Amino acid sequence: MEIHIQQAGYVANEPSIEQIEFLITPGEIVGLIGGNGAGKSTTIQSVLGVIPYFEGDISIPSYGYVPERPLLYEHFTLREHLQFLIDEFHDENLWHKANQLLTLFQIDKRLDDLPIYFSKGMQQKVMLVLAFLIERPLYILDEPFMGLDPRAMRELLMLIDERKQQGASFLLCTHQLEMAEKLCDHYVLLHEGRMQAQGTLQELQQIVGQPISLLDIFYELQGRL
Ligand SMILES: Nc1ncnc2c1ncn2[C@@H]1O[C@H](COP(=O)(O)OP(=O)(O)OP(=O)(O)O)[C@@H](O)[C@H]1O
Repeated sequence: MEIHIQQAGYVANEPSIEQIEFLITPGEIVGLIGGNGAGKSTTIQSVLGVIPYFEGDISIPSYGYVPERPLLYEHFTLREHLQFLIDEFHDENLWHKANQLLTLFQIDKRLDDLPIYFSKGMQQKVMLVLAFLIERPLYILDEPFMGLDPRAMRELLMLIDERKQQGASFLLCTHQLEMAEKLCDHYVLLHEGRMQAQGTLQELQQIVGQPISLLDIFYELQGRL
């Protein structure tokens, strides 16, 4: 999977991000790292093909997506959200998987309630269940740990690992660098809309010349600017 963004943004000829290029290989977790406004979400919008202004090339397979903020239908119950997706695939057997995921994230008792009235963490769980319901070659996760309790966080980490073992790839955007360091195989560091560095943890350590944590690499690179 190749990501090549020459320029992209919200208004024509006014790029918010420029010259961002990286690969996602099968079974690999790529962490998109950067401070507020660095361009992570804009990069994700570009990869998804929904950014208003874009020059470049993106080649990715079908994906599951967890947006930065939960996107829910106001008048749909949790059951209806799932049924809507299951109908798209014409496969009622997906309810078996849906029930497993609902139980995993402990929202199985809320099927007939409206998710727009759920707590923040529970809404995040709904987005995770919807994204992981279908087995995909790629998952794009924008701040997937946001609002999750420790148990749900552990379940999500196990789910990511399980799909990774099956060959799925991940593009993961997070500010939780200690978590990212345990999880990701490759990092893309953004700053002010550009790629500051990329590589494995070891490669990033070589760039800064010290065997330090991802968090310290982030501080070190910020300090150099
Ligand atoms: N909807 C929008 N319209 C116009 N400009 C935007 C929009 N969203 C983001 N931007 C601009 O694009 C740049 C990159 O923002 P982006 O949201 O990609 O950053 P981010 O790395 O995801 O930040 P954060 O960690 O705060 O979520 C910023 O300068 C921001 O002001």
